[in-house]
Formats: sequence, C-alpha cells, structure tokens
Amino acid sequence: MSIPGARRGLMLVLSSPSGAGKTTMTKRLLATDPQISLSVSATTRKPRVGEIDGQDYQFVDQDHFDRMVQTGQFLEWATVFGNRYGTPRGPVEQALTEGRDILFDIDWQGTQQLRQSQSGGDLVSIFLLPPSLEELESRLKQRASDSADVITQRMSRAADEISHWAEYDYILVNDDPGQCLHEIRSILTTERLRRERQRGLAGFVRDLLAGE
Ligand SMILES: Nc1ncnc2c1ncn2[C@@H]1O[C@H](COP(=O)(O)OP(=O)(O)OP(=O)(O)O)[C@@H](O)[C@H]1O
Ligand SMILES: Nc1nc2c(ncn2[C@@H]2O[C@H](COP(=O)(O)O)[C@@H](O)[C@H]2O)c(=O)[nH]1
Repeated sequence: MSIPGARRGLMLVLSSPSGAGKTTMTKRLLATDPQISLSVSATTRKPRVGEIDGQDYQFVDQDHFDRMVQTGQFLEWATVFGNRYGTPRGPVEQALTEGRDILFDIDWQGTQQLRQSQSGGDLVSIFLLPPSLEELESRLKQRASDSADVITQRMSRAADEISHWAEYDYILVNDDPGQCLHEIRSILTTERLRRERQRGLAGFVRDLLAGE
C-alpha cells in the first residue's frame, strides 16, 4: 500500500494596501518554508534601494512590458499606482505541474484574474489588513523607500484596496509580525492537506480497506 504523498501545487496570494506588510511576510515565509517559491513579477516601476533585478522583480521598460503582454507571457497583469506589474506565466505553470507551491505578492486586480484563470482552483488568497490607517502611514514613512508624494498617493488608494477584502479566502490583521507569519503558515499547512489536492487518495483508501 503506498501512502499518498505527491499533491498538486497551490498558488498562495498575499494582497493588502501598500505598506501593510506583504513583502515582509513574503520574505519571512520564504525563509522558513522550503516548499514554496516566489513568483517574481515583471514591473515598469524603478527599483528601490536594495532591490535586486530578477530576485525582487524583473525590472523592465514600457516597451518590454508591452511585448510581454502582446506575446501572452503574463498569467495576469495590472496597472497599480501608475506603474505596470505582471506575473510571468511560465514559472507558475511549471511549478504547479511539478506539484510545487508558489507565492504571489500581487494586488486585488491580479488576484481576480488568477481566480478566473485555468488554475483558479489552485488559488488560496490571503488579505492582510493593517491594525489602523495611522499605523499604515507610519510604516510607509519608516520604510523610507518612497517620496512623500508617492506615500500620499498610496495612502489615498488604501481605502479602495481594502474595499476588496471580502473577495479573499482569509483575512489577517498584521499587527505582530511573528503572529501573522504563524497564521500564514497555519493556513498553508491546512490548505496543503485538502482532499482535492492530494493525489492517490482513492487508491490508498481502497487498499486500506482491502487490508493490503
Ligand atoms: N507587523 C508589522 N509591524 C511593524 N512594522 C511592520 C510590520 N510588518 C511590516 N512592517 C514594516 O512596514 C513597512 C512596509 O512593509 P512592506 O514593505 O512589507 O509592505 P508591503 O505591503 O509589501 O508594501 P507595498 O505594497 O508597498 O510593496 C516595512 O518597513 C516593514 O518593515
Ligand atoms: N496585479 C499585480 N500586482 C502586483 C504584481 N507585483 C506586485 N504587485 C502589487 O503592486 C503593488 C505595488 O508594489 P510595490 O512593490 O511597487 O510596492 C502592491 O500591491 C503589489 O502587491 C503583479 O505581478 N501583478
């Protein structure tokens, strides 16, 4: 009797208003869970200090992004805060086929597109809320990576972003980062065990009942 092991990969999405902590949680999750890898988005945004091309994002110009759209290279793409962002299709499809999990730091527009895609059944979506809007603004300021204008623009979009919270499977308030990571890992552990993700279960139960 073979114990079921191999399973379908899942797509774990983290969304939130800008500054609520997606990148922080993404880095912590990747550092503690070797079974999941990051979907590296392409963007027309300029790199922030410390961001590495190919690791944080694939930084491209408008023409390059347009070509990727026209040649169907994106699983989803959207304009966010005046820049364009997209999820390259190839690495995601390969990961899912090989039964590997993949993590997305994308906005609500991208999440809607993934939900409607062929792989929509593999989607697990988490929306992070800040403890308060004051705390959100203070996080954007202390990150010190954006100009005052950009922070104002991102804060002015926060309510709109948050209005999509009910489209997500799970809602977490990112107050204590350790607690938030624990909750994300708990969701991942549970979702990996879902019946429909486990391959070979029917055969396992049949052999179990046959005493083999
Ligand atoms: N639970 C937390 N408590 C206090 N500070 C936090 C917490 N989580 C994240 N931060 C800090 O808040 C700032 C913004 O976090 P982060 O860059 O992860 O947000 P984000 O959601 O990825 O933003 P964006 O959408 O703009 O990329 C960072 O300086 C980070 O260190
Ligand atoms: N729909 C998509 N949204 C994306 C993607 N990559 C990132 N994002 C979202 O953009 C904003 C801004 O990100 P920042 O790094 O400039 O602060 C944030 O909400 C990200 O989640 C993507 O491929 N598709």
